Amino acid sequence: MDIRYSANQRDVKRYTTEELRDEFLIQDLYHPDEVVSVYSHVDRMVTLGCMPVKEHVSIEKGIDCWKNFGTHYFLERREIGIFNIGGAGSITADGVEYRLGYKDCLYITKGTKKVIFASDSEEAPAKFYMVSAPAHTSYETKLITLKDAAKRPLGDANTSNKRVINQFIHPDVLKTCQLSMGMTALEPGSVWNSMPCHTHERRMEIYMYFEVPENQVVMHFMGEPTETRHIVMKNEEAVISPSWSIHCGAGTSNYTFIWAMGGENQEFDDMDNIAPMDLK
Ligand SMILES: O=C[C@H](O)[C@@H](O)CC(=O)C(=O)O
Ligand SMILES: [Zn+2]
Repeated sequence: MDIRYSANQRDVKRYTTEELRDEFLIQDLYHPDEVVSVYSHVDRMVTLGCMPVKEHVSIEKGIDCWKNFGTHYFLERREIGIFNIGGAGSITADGVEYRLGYKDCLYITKGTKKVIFASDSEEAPAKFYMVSAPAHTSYETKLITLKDAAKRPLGDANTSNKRVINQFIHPDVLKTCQLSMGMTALEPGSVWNSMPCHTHERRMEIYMYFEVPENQVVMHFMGEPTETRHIVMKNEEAVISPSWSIHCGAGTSNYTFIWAMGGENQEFDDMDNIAPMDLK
């Protein structure tokens, strides 16, 4: 498992491009019939990708649970949110099958012993994008579709940030221990996400950009508000944002992204907003 030990804001000021990317950027999430996982010591969040093609793939494939988590199975002391960003597929959680189309989301509760991924067709495999957080109790495993998500339209075409925040794993939709997740879609012609930007000292966040058209990129911004840095990101790459860091981006086209948060609280609006003029 790729393990990232957390970096602090003082040292990050001196990071080269390569060091920034090694620390925060997550690439190559999808290999046929494999589970790719990155363990971050920032709030102990695990980011995973799985693209089942020919096989029914267990979430534990290639993961030594005892070595990495000191538990007997992946979700013994964890919860997980899973989005499908590929073709139609299924997730079987302790014998119950959930069917996930494009942009459907499944929350699986702590205590679920067996999680199996499968695609409906080899030609258009499902691509599961997942974030898992430590959990202390069990809630309900639940399938959430885009229409079930709480909608928050935001921004304006004049500031190139017209977008809809879809809150899937959110206290208004279902109960979880600490995980919140959602999907933000930029309108054509809008390129800026989370601008005006913010930090939230009480929570960390992970962004995964997708629907980035071919040959286009997203310039993702991070760092303390007065020490910003950027990471050039390609389609289906993720980035870890520690609590002290802003997280926003400007694409060379519009795009969609999935965000995941964990930490002290689940108050979505508990943000420290930063005016553009105060950034450096
Ligand atoms: O804390 C909240 C997260 O950063 C995202 O939900 C913000 C976002 O999707 C956006 O403004 O476009
Ligand atoms: Zn945020």
